[in-house]
Amino acid sequence: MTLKDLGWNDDLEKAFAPYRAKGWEPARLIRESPINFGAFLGDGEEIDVILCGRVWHAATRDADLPAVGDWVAVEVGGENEDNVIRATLPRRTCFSRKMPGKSSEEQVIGANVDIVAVVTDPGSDFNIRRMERYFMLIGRSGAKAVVLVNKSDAFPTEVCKNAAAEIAALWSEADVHITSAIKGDGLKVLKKYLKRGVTMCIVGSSGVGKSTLVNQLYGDEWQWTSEVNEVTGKGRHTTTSRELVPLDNGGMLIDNPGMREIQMWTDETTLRDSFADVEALAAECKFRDCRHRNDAGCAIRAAVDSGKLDMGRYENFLNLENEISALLKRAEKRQMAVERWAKRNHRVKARNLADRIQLEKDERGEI
Ligand SMILES: Nc1nc2c(ncn2[C@@H]2O[C@H](COP(=O)(O)OP(=O)(O)OP(=O)(O)O)[C@@H](O)[C@H]2O)c(=O)[nH]1
Ligand SMILES: [Zn+2]
Repeated sequence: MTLKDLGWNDDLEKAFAPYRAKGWEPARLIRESPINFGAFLGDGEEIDVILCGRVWHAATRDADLPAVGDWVAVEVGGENEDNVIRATLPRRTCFSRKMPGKSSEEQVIGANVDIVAVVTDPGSDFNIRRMERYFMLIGRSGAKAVVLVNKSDAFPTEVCKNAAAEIAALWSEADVHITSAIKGDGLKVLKKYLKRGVTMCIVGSSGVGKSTLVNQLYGDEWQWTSEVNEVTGKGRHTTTSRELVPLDNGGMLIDNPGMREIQMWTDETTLRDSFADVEALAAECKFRDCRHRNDAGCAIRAAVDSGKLDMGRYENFLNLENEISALLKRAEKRQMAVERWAKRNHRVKARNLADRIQLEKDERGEI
């Protein structure tokens, strides 16, 4: 493996010049663990690296801290010495989401992701609002969106074509393909994108065929499954703890609990958004804590009574919070794994004692 196989390019080389002069080496982060990061050096050697206080301190937000997929400058230690991240290189793209729960903190799921492949099907999973959510996230990240309308073998051609056309009309920059993973043409499509140095991640609802595709990409060596291990927060396929996996025939996949949880999050937002008009009515209720049942001055009830709001839709709205909590409960295992992952990542950043001491000195303005 070479730096180019990992995605190194001229821009990175240019940005790295001052660090090369100091004798540091470029490395790409492939995992975060409770005590350190894992990284690939240019020759493919896998090393453990720790963060220096200065890099930590320079980050004003969590999202600026090194994350899987980032390129960093490492001072490779001698015997018994740590390998230390001395600097991070600018990100080309950054795939991120809000932290689970109410926090507004941004969480980086993968840095320098070139392609986000969204898998859906033309049947029960097809939801244009959810697709819009994915496109919003991908657009913000700077990555290219590739959509697979999968399971084409199980649906009439017309249905597949209509679904693909509707998705393509949402965002002209997205490539939309009709595929059947079990017939093998999904793999063919993904391989076309997975050129040397390209980093991809695959997202989509449960049951659309992601594992089928990823297992085909990995070949026999790996078995990818989205069932998350309670202890490690990883899928069972992880015989190692890598979150960035180089593929035999070129390209890399990033997969971690944050990536898998995107689906749940977009579903919750999709659900809420589908009631935006009812929410708007709620602003006109007489009391701010209106429960929209038999409360006096309720604008929503008034809309139902006057026939402006459909009774069934009103009932669904009242049930929205229940539905969302059911959604979260169904995905509780995943959610727990993701939160553990987020906490673990946070620990990485403050774990090293020397770094914490340096950081405190920095904060006091000492040198
Ligand atoms: N007919 C048909 N079925 C498919 C295709 N791709 C996957 N499946 C089936 O759909 C089911 C779900 O596929 P998975 O690959 O496990 O889906 P997933 O997206 O990984 O789902 P989670 O593991 O729940 O996240 C399996 O029974 C697959 O065999 C396809 O192209 N056509
Ligand atoms: Zn009300």
